[in-house]
Amino acid sequence: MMANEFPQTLTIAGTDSGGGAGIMADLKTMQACQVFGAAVVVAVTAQNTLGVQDFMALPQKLIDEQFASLAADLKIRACKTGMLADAAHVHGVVENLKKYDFGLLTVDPVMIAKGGAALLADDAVTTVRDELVPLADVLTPNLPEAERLTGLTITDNRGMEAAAMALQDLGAKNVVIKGGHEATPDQASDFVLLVDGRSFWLSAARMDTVRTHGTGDTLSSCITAALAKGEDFETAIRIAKDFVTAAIANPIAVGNGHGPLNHWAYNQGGAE
Ligand SMILES: Nc1ncnc2c1ncn2[C@@H]1O[C@H](COP(=O)(O)OP(=O)(O)OP(=O)(O)O)[C@@H](O)[C@H]1O
Ligand SMILES: Cc1ncc(CO)c(N)n1
Repeated sequence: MMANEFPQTLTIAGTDSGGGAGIMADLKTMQACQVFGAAVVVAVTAQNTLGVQDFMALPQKLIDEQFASLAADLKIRACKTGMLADAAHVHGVVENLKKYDFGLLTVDPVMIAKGGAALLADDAVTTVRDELVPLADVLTPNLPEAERLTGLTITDNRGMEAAAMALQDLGAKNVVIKGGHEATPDQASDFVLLVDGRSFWLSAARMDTVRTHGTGDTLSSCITAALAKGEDFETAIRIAKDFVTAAIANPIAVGNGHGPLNHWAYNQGGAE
């Protein structure tokens, strides 16, 4: 029998019927990064580039069974979480992550979709902070998520650095604060604080585009894929920034709203 050694990754998140975010963006990214992608569906959304029309979280028993199926067969080297819907589902996912070994964990603490729809119940933020964040090998909040998790108000670069330190104090090992929502006109700058205390900024030219649906999902999935291939944390995060920058810079014409990214661009040499 062939060894079960091909790099395998897992996304634990919600689906996006529109194909641009959530599990769909995760699997497309993993495919492009040449790792095998598996998925535990926590919630199903009715969604397109215009917004989220509806969603429903699956019964916990069915989620538990998906985890058990994977644990019984696949050899997952790295996994990520995305949309987890509410406190009970966050808790259920945490229980499964403690029960099984799915390798290095990247937590994308998804709260609100680009169009404004809540993908995580308000009262679940404390469950994410207290139960999930301490398990994170890499935590990738955007600015509003970092503010909600820390209680800090972030108005400048110093604020992002302080939030990253506060998130490490909550138990996350490596922290990437995404500056996509920052009101700087020319740069999209993310702050990275590594587990060994080193830190650096990752900057790319800010592109004037509405085609940014699924940027966060793509970044965290690319980190997950690189970790599964054995890259160290710093390298994985740097690759992911380049991947997402290329994916934004080479748009594809899909939908009429916040369009999806181009998950082929990085491999086609499309830097900027
Ligand atoms: N207009 C842009 N031009 C260049 N880079 C961008 C742009 N918008 C976001 N980014 C980059 O994309 C990555 C994701 O950041 P962002 O803050 O948009 O995540 P997010 O809010 O979690 O995304 P989403 O909720 O759509 O998945 C970061 O590296 C960020 O700097
Ligand atoms: C299912 C899902 N997960 C995450 C996001 C955030 O990009 C979204 N819009 N939809």
